[in-house]
Amino acid sequence: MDEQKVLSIKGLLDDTPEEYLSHKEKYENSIRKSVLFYKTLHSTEDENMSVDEKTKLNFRNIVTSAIFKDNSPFMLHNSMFIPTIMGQGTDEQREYWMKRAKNMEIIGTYAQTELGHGTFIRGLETQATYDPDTEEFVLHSPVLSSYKWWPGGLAHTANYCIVMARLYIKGKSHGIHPFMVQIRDEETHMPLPGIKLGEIGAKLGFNTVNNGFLGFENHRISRDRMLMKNAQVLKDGTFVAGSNSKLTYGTMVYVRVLIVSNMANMLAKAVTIALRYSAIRRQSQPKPDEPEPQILDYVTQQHKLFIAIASSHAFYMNAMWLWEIYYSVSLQLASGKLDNLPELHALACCLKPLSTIDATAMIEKCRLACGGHGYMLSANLAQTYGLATAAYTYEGENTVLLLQAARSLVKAWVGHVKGRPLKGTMAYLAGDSTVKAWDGSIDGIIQSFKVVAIRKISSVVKILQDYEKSGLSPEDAWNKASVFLTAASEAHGRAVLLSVYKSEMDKRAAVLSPPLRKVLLQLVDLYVTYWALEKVGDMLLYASITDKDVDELQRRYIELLAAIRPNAVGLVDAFDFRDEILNSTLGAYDGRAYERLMEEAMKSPLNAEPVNQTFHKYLKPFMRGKL
Ligand SMILES: CCCCC/C=C\C/C=C\C/C=C\C/C=C\C/C=C\CC/C=C/C(=O)SCCNC(=O)CCNC(=O)[C@H](O)C(C)(C)COP(=O)(O)OP(=O)(O)OC[C@H]1O[C@@H](n2cnc3c(N)ncnc32)[C@H](O)[C@@H]1OP(=O)(O)O
Ligand SMILES: Cc1cc2nc3c(=O)[nH]c(=O)nc-3n(C[C@H](O)[C@H](O)[C@H](O)COP(=O)(O)OP(=O)(O)OC[C@H]3O[C@@H](n4cnc5c(N)ncnc54)[C@H](O)[C@@H]3O)c2cc1C
Repeated sequence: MDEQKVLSIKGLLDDTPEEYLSHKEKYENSIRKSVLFYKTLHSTEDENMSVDEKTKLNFRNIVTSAIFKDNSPFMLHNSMFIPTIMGQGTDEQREYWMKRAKNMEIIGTYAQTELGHGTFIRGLETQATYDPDTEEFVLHSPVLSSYKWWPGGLAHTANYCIVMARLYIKGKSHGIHPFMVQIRDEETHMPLPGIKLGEIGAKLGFNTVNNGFLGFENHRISRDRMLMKNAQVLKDGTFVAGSNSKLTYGTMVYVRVLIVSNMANMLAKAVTIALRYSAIRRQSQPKPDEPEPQILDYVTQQHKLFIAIASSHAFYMNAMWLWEIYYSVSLQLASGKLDNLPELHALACCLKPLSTIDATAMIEKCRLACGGHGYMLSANLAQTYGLATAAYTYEGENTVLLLQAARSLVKAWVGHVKGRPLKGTMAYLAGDSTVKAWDGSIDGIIQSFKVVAIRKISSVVKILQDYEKSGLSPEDAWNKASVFLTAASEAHGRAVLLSVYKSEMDKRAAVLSPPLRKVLLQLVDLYVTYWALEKVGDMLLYASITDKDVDELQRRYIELLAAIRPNAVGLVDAFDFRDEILNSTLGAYDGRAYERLMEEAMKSPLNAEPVNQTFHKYLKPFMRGKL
């Protein structure tokens, strides 16, 4: 969506910094801006868009929605409510609900997590009991831990939500299914009878997303409110199971893929702020007869920041590649072909964790690289960190997802050993895992990461098998080995991230001008070399790297930093964030950081008067010994 159009919306940009608003005012201000934004947004993804258009729309929505320092209370409407209707509704349900949702006649959210369960979906306690006499479902929260807890927009914004509830028919549980539930009156916005709603309170970030709680007291909905694409309940209460119970988990896969592109965007924002500031900030005097240098000329500063540029590119390339897979698997699912779903799930379970782990760490490093001014909220680095670190947890807590990926890797490896063919992104596991001599080329290092993954997967399978041979149950063996199961998943994820980044860049390199190709391939080289040094222990253990090779890698890394330095500012300018989207005193294009810091400081309510009223009320009596 055209940023110019968004930014021209009158009243969208805050004159009072959000930091000085109350918790309640922040929410109300975010609603005001979201309504303005949506009036312009209009365009939402539709079925006949090309993959490229859908992907660009998602990315654009993320970028433009970043205009808020925090996420919007409408976020779940777009990122989960609509995708669930699309993915879980029958044609008739999609027809009806998509029109209302796309026109913003209704605002929805996705209510799955409960006070007592987030990870373990099969443990969810919200009940949907079918009553064949009235052809209704009775929604009920039997205990406090079954209250829905966390869904964005749930507290005061949404009037409908997808509720993931346990289906009971004649006393038998049929697992977790999606239900379309109206939670507030469309005219008065009052909670409907038998529905308790509220906000869960202040958080590290996401403080305008309006995360809420929802409890049901025998609330009835009609049978047609169960989204029945994947499983059905007939009028007489007959349950018709879907081809795969995990199809109800489909929205989560979609969001996990979305998160990878979101991390590319968040990291790009943070490094734009930190790198531009590093170009204008001068500090210290290493050479007595020369002026203070730009801090960007300190190699330690380049080490902190340049990898963030390369990582944003890597996440973006991996995200676009993953979107292609997502859309092709979605088309296959629509025709009942399920066999590529496990691979998509495993990929999402690797790339969502690794992109969020790296992005969160690197955004924090961008903040730290700005010294004291990075600690100012007006720099917008702390808020960016708050948004990114949330993604470590939501949409599948990272450890849990890495263990899910390990489940697929273990199955693939055991099958391979028994002679079953490997396919897709796991095909490399059949490769030679003995490295005679270190190959320091980009492709050689990427191959070494694949060898590390093969060796870690095979060795953790051996640990599992030894535990089971010693008499441990498969579950206990799995738990005992779980630290190294997640390590094996991370190694696989690293190999995917590196090889996809390189191959996607190679595809694009042919159409780039030679100077641009040179700079972008320097970033690929930096990314591969950085990670080889970060994982030098694995390289020593599995890839025959010697101390001489490490010396060579270190020198190459230093030379790459120097080679990238002249283009560093140009590389972040190329992310093309407008000042209003960066929303940062340190990252503005004009480099007037000090003036902006002072301008923002003067907006503090405390600066409205030279003497605060507490002087006369408390300080003066105190200092005069009268307290
Ligand atoms: C006005 C301005 C605004 C404008 C906005 C415009 C646009 C907005 C766009 C973007 C906004 C910007 C950024 C935001 C981007 C994203 C953020 C969106 C939302 C954030 C809010 C967060 C929401 C949530 O957190 S929703 C809740 C998420 N919860 C989870 O993810 C729970 C995680 N747990 C699980 O997934 C499962 O419990 C489990 C861990 C997978 C275990 O499941 P279980 O049933 O117990 O299975 P197992 O017994 O372990 O068996 C595993 C078995 O099943 C297969 N499997 C598992 N999952 C899947 C799956 N999803 N698909 C396919 N197969 C699956 C698995 O492979 C295994 O198979 P096997 O038996 O063969 O091995
Ligand atoms: C900002 C934010 C927004 C959110 N928005 C929504 C929303 O809109 N809708 C919604 O439904 N939910 C939402 N959530 C909830 C989110 O999906 C859950 O927090 C997430 O799924 C993790 O579940 P949990 O909180 O129960 O953590 P837990 O699963 O209790 O995790 C706690 C610890 O236990 C460990 N653990 C759990 N299970 C295992 C296991 N099997 N093996 C090993 N270790 C394990 C985890 O690794 C973690 O270290 C949101 C959460 C956040 C933070």
